[in-house]
Amino acid sequence: MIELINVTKSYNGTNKAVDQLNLTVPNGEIFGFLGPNGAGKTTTIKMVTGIIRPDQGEITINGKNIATQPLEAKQQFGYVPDSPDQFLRLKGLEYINFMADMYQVPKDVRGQRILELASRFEMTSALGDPIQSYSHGMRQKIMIMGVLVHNPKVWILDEPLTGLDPKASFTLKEMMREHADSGRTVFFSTHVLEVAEKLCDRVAIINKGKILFCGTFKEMQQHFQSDHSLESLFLELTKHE
Ligand SMILES: Nc1ncnc2c1ncn2[C@@H]1O[C@H](COP(=O)(O)OP(=O)(O)OP(=O)(O)O)[C@@H](O)[C@H]1O
Repeated sequence: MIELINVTKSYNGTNKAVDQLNLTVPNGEIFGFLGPNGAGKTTTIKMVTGIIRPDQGEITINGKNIATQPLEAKQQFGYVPDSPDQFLRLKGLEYINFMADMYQVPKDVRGQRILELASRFEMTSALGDPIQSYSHGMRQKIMIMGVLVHNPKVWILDEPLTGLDPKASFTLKEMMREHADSGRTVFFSTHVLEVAEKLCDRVAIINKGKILFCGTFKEMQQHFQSDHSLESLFLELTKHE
C-alpha cells in the first residue's frame, strides 16, 4: 500500500509540480497514474521512491515513512525508472546480481528467480552481454528483471511499457496482474490509455500537479454520465487545464 498525504513539490519555489496531492494505492490493485506531459507523474514517483524530497507532506509505503524510515520503506518496493539507460557497462547478469546483492537475496533463491525472469522475458541468451549493447526494449527488460529479483511487495513502474515489444509487453502486464491478484501493489504511470483501461483496477488522472479524478473506469463513466472510452474522457478532462 502506498499513501501520500498533502504532498507538495516545487522545483523553483513558484510553480508547483505537485500540489497538495492525496492518494492511496491499496494492496491487491493495479493502479494507473495518468496525465499529460509535465503533469507531475515522474515528480510524484520520485518523491514516493525517495529520490527527491517533497516540500510538504507525508509518504508511506506499507506503513514505512520514506523520509524518516528510508531503508525500511525502500525494502518494500521495486522501482523501474522511465529511462532504462543505466548500468550500461555491466553485463545483464552482473547488473541483476548487483541488485540481488543490494537487497540481500540469498544465492540459492536468486538463481531460480533469474532463470525464471530471463525465460519469461526471453533474455536468457543476452545475460552475458553488456547492457550497452542491448536495444532499448532489452534495456527496459533487464531493468525490470533487476528490480523484480528481490521480489518486492510494491511495484512502482514509470512508463514501463515504453519500448517493449508485444510479447514482452504482454508478459509484463500478465506479471502485474499476478502480482496484484496475490494481494500486493502495482503502481505505474502510462500514456497508453487503451492499456490503462483494460489493465488497471483504478486510475488517477493528474494535471498541473493536482488530481482531477481518482477511481475505477466505471466510476469515471458514471461521474461523467458517459459511455466513452478512457481516452475520450481523459482528453475531455484535461483539455481546459
Ligand atoms: N528537475 C527539474 N527541474 C525543474 N523543473 C522540473 C524538473 N523536473 C520536472 N520539472 C517540472 O515539473 C513539472 C512536472 O514534471 P514531471 O516530469 O513530473 O511530469 P510528468 O507528468 O512525468 O511528464 P511526462 O509525461 O512528460 O513524463 C513540469 O512542469 C516540469 O517542467
